[in-house]
Formats: sequence, structure tokens, C-alpha cells
Amino acid sequence: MDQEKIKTAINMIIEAIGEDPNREGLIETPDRIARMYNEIFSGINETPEKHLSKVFKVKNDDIVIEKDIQFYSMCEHHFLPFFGKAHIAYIPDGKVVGLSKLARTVEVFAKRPQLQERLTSQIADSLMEYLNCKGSMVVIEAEHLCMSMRGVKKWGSKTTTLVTRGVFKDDPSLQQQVLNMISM
Ligand SMILES: Nc1nc2c(ncn2[C@@H]2O[C@H](COP(=O)(O)OP(=O)(O)OP(=O)(O)O)[C@@H](O)[C@H]2O)c(=O)[nH]1
Ligand SMILES: [Zn+2]
Repeated sequence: MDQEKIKTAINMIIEAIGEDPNREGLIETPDRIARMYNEIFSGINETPEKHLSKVFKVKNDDIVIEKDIQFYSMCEHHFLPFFGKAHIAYIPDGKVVGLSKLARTVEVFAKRPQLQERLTSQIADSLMEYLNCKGSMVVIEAEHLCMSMRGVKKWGSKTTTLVTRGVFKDDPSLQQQVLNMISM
């Protein structure tokens, strides 16, 4: 990531909104924002492959659910945060991953300029691709600051997205089982 370019751009934004980039409180702001972008956009050039390739062999093919994985992401339209919880379910095919790797996968895709729909499908697709599981289902519930602090200003509204892949795709009873377990 080009830290110097971010600093120059933020400096210009500060000037453009009619503020003084040299006043005490703002003087370090371009540098702070450059460091912050480095952190919150750290998933741009990452893939979850390294997290999902360390697997443990199992004999069963019973459902695994990791729910309430909290995340923060950035709306690509306004560069404002959206945040909430991701719930991941998958049906293994002879191998499972460490539970933390599911949360790491969420982080890789959340730390980019995003759309909630894309975030949801990227997580589901990467489980299919790297874990070769029989099916994956991802539900994300989130609040978008671009909906609450500006524009339409609907504070507290939530967006829910659901993606199913593999054996979950055409099995409403399996999907219902996951939804029941998520709401436990
Ligand atoms: N589908 C989807 N839309 C999103 C997401 N994040 C933000 N948006 C929407 O993106 C849209 C961008 O609409 P535009 O009309 O281009 O921008 P705008 O004039 O700022 O729109 P308003 O928010 O209605 O003021 C808005 O409706 C946002 O609510 C997301 O994750 N998924
Ligand atoms: Zn937005």
C-alpha cells in the first residue's frame, strides 16, 4: 500500500473541506489515516488459502457451524464502515479446518472495500474451493453506517445476506437446520 500517496490525498481532503491541515489536531491525521488504511484494508492482496490449507482429517461428515463471528468492513460506495456478525456452516468431506481459520477467512474478505453480498459469497466460495467441503452456507447480519449516519439516516436497520453452495443449495431443510442453530 502506498502510504505516502494516502497521506497526500488526506491532506488534500482536509484542505478541500475548508480545514487547516497544519493545525495541531490535524497535523498528524494524514499519517494516522495512512496507518489505519494499512490495517483496515489489509485483506486486499490476501487470499484465505494459507488459512484453509491446514486441515485435520475426520471420518464424519456432520455439519460444523461457527456463529457470531464479529467483523468490521468498509462499504465500497462511501468508505464508511459496515459491521456485524458472520455465521458460517459447512459440511466437511473428510477434512475440517481449525475454527479460528473460519474467522481468519472472514477477516481476509472483510478488510477490503466491500459489498455485503460479495463478502458473503466470497466466504462461501472459498470454503468450497480450498476445503473441498460438500457444502457451505454463510449468513451475515450487518449495520451500514452509510444507511444510518448519512443519506437516508435509518439508524438501526440491519441487512441480512445468505449464500448457499454445494449440498446446501437445494436442501431447504438443511438450510433451516442451520438457521435454527444460528438463532439458538
Ligand atoms: N447492495 C448493497 N448496497 C450497498 C451496500 N453498502 C452500501 N450500499 C448502497 O449503495 C447505494 C449507493 O447508491 P448511490 O445512489 O450510488 O449513492 P448515494 O447517492 O450516496 O445513495 P444514498 O445512500 O441513497 O444517498 C446506496 O443505496 C447504499 O445503501 C452493500 O453492501 N450492498
Ligand atoms: Zn455505503
